[in-house]
Amino acid sequence: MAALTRLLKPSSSSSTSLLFRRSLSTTTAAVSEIQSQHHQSPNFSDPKPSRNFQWVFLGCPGVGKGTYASRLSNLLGVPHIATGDLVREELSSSGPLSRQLAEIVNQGKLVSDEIIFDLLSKRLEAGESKGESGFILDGFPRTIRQAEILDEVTEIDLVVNLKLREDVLVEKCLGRRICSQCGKGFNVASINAKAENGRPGMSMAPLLPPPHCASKLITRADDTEQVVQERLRVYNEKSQPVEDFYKNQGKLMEFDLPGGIPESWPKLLEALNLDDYEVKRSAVA
Ligand SMILES: Nc1ncnc2c1ncn2[C@@H]1O[C@H](COP(=O)(O)OP(=O)(O)O)[C@@H](O)[C@H]1O
Repeated sequence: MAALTRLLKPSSSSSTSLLFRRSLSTTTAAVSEIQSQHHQSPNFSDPKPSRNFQWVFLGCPGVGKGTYASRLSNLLGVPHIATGDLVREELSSSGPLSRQLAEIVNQGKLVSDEIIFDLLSKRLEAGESKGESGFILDGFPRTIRQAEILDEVTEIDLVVNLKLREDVLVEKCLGRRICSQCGKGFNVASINAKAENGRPGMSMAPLLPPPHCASKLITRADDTEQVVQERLRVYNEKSQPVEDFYKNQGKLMEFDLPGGIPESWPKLLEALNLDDYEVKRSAVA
C-alpha cells in the first residue's frame, strides 16, 4: 500500500519527514522542552513555533479522549487526529471500503492495521499539504504492532492515558450524541456513580447541545450496550502491551479523571504543566 510505505519510510528530503521528525525521548524532557519554549520565552502570537507537539491519547471507549484531545489541540495549535473519526468518514462515504468497515465497527472489533495506516497516512499527507505539523493522536495506536510501527517512523513525546471507572464508561458511551449537521459531540448522560469498594463516588453533568443542534442529534451505531461492552473487552485485551511499551520508554502519563470537564480540565492542564500556558494564550487571543 503506497501510502503505508511512505509512512514507514519517510525520505529525509520529503516534507513528510518534517511531520515525523525525531524529537524528544522522555516525558520529562518533553515537558521541560515545552516549558522552555513556551513558558520562559513565550511568543504566543507566533503561529509557527519552532517545535510542535507529537502526543498520543490512550484510554477506553467513552473515557473522553476526543474531548480532551480536541481541547488540547485548540490550545496548542496542533491537529487532533482521531482514527475513529477517519473510520467514520470512510464509513459515511460510498467508497469501496465502506461496507466492509461497517461490519467490523458495528461489532465492536478493530479495523485491520493496514486500513488504519492507510487512512492515517492519507490524513497526515492532507494536513501536511495545508502546512500542519505536530499532532495529538486519539485512538491510535491501539495495538502493539501499531505502536511499534509508529515508533519506527517518528518519536512520540508524550502519551496520556486517561482513566475512568468502567461503569461510568458504559453510561458515557450510551449517552453520547453527535450533531448530524456540525459534527460536534455531546453527552446526555447525567452520571451519579456511588462510592463503592474504596472507589470514590463520581458525578458528571450532561454536556447538552445548544438549541440549534438539539433537533439534529444522532447516536453512533456502535454505541449500543452490547457493542460498547465488546469494545471495552477488545480495548482491555489490546491496551496493556501498548501501555507497557510507552511506560518502558518513560513517556506514559497516567491520568485518573476526577469527574466531568469542569473538574478534570484544570487538573489535566496542571498535570501537563500547561495551566499557565492556557492563561497566557487567552491573554493574547
Ligand atoms: N487504531 C485503530 N485500530 C483499529 N481500529 C480502529 C482504530 N481506531 C478506530 N478504530 C475503529 O473505529 C471504531 C471507533 O473508534 P473510536 O471512535 O476511537 O471509538 P472508541 O469510542 O471505541 O474509542 C473502533 O471500534 C474500531 O473499529
